[in-house]
Amino acid sequence: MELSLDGVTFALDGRTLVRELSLHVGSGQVIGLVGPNGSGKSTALRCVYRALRPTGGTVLVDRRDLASLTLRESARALAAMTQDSSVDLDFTVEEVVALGRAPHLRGNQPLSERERDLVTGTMARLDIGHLAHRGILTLSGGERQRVLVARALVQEPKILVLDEPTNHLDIRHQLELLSLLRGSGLTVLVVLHDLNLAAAACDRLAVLSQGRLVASGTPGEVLTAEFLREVFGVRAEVVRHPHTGDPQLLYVLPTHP
Ligand SMILES: Nc1ncnc2c1ncn2[C@@H]1O[C@H](COP(=O)(O)OP(=O)(O)OP(=O)(O)O)[C@@H](O)[C@H]1O
Repeated sequence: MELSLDGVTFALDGRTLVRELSLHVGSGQVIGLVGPNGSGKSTALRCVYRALRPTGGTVLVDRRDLASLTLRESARALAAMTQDSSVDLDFTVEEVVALGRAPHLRGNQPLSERERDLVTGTMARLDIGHLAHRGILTLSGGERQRVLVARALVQEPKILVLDEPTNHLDIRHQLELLSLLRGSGLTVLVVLHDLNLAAAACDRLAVLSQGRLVASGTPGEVLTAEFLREVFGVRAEVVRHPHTGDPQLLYVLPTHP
């Protein structure tokens, strides 16, 4: 399933937070949305998962306007793990993950055996099986983040949008999550801050700055020293990873001569 943003604009109180953003995520592709703080990444994602209604342009799922789908239809197509995803009630981890099935169930219909296996298997993939009966509110930030990803996967969407899904994870779980996304076959739009991980995990990067798309392309095309200086205001050398060939950035502290 393809995801397209066609001229998506979001303005609030006379300020345009996202301006005419067009990008296409092909079926099974992983696209990284990157950019400085406040550049509009989360706002753009909120327009995709319908937390915000764009003030201009459209979000298309397989060329159908997302806004024309019922919420249940769009939740079957698209799942989100976002900065807004929170669980305030003290459900167990297993209960929270099982909530991902809600768009597929009617009323209080219990989970089928296949769905229970899906919940158990997904918890194992996210390394949270041992936490199944713990209260969600007792978890660490990284554990909770993995629960929210599991809930999104249990939804069995075709498209996954994630806003900084790795920001609380230790390095092993960051790498495991990104490789899980790559191997999932899902159409993925993911906001990442770590450009080295983004280069390793994404087919293409889209770069936002001040609400506008300022570059898009393969990590090798986008991540150049000049571009990093212009958009992020940082000094970095770009080298190739000796095993994977991915561009990797070696940063230089601003105070370094
Ligand atoms: N509800 C709101 N009211 C007012 N301003 C907002 C609102 N939501 C976002 N903004 C502003 O819009 C701009 C873009 O915010 P957004 O959260 O989309 O950026 P971001 O690229 O995700 O940033 P970060 O990397 O810091 O998470 C910021 O200047 C932010 O302060």
